[in-house]
Amino acid sequence: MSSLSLKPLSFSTYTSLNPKRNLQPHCKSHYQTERGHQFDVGDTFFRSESATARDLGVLSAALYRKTAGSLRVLDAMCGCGIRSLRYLAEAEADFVVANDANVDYREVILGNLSSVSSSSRWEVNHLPATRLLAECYVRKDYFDLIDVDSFGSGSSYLRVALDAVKLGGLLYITSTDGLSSGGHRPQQSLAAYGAYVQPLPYCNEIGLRMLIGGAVREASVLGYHVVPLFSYYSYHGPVFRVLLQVKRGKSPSSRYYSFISYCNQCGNSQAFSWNELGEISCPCSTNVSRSLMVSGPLWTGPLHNARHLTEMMSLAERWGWLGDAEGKNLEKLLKLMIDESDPKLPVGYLNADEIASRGKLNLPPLSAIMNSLHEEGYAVSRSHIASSAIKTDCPMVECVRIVKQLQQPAGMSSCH
Ligand SMILES: C[S@@+](CC[C@H](N)C(=O)[O-])C[C@H]1O[C@@H](n2cnc3c(N)ncnc32)[C@H](O)[C@@H]1O
Repeated sequence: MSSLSLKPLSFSTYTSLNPKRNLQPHCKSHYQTERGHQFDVGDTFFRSESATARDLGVLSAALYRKTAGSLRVLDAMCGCGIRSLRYLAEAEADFVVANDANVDYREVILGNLSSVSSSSRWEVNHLPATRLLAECYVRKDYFDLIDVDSFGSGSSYLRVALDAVKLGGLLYITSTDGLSSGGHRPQQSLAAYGAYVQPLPYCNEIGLRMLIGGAVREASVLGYHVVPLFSYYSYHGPVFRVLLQVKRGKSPSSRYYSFISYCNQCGNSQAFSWNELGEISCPCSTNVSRSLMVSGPLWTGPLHNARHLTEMMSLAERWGWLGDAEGKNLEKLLKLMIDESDPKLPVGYLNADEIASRGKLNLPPLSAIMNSLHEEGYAVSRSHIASSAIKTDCPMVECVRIVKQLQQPAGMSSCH
């Protein structure tokens, strides 16, 4: 691999420059531990709340390496280098480029990476991510996994990252742009992701779908298509993250890059293809000019690949990650994501509050509602995004009817 503008220091040069410091070459050291690795965060930007997102990335990277036989990673916004460290130590990456625009982070990153691996397996750079990715593309220096853990919208990195990732490779992209995903800034979401998004009760799922949709659009320009292996929303931030696999050729269908309508009148949501745009209406007879809100285009396909998530779960178990309290949370998250992958489940979720207020009801436990929906033949799961919501193909009106029935004493039929 040809080197970038800033040459990495070898470990011997590094330790000779800092003879007494070993892992603490800069003035302020703040040690953290994650998955058994002790590392220094110094004065870099670091959030321990993002550990789960790092777990998910590392599991996917390790699975990729097992299948592909090798793994080259570009950690485009590495902060203290914790992801690079974990890709090296846990996913057994063959080579990692750790990059952060902030050159003041250099010593912290060097110290952390030196603690887990010989410097022949990594290098550290301090370029703006877009420039680094563009340089990699120009040199035809492609990566198996590109991780872009950005602040704000991740959309400006999509094109260059897609250019620099290998076909079949992975792109792990982040957005912390909660306001435009929430539908409160439709012009901003249009500019960033090409999606006009209006406020919806399941706005955080929309944030993920908008990010995937943006990648679908950019990949299509380059003649590729992308599919999400998992999509992860975390309320710490909030942060939207998706791990995409980049595939050869344009997508054979635009079925999953389409529109969503939400009816304020009855609470029903529907996905519409491009061909159906002229006929958008709601089963409650509301037409588009009144209270039907249309958003898109965005990703309306599955948020995750169930097989990939199941393999991630097995690997986490083999690595002994699922035993402790932290592990229980990861296990719960992966299980929820697997349930959400049911292809029968549509876009969005029904919030418990909305069911209660539309039906003027005190809600029974969600588990009881889910059982009833299941008995009536509907697909149903919890959502990893909202703890008091259910994902189901049951329309809101029907769900309210089922919950009302559930509340009636046995033997009484509903009176309309
Ligand atoms: C969210 S933090 C990364 C945290 C890190 N990935 C982790 O898991 O702890 C974003 C990092 O990107 C760096 N950064 C901001 N803009 C950048 C740019 N245009 N190019 C490269 N790095 C950038 C910041 O210095 C910051 O360390």
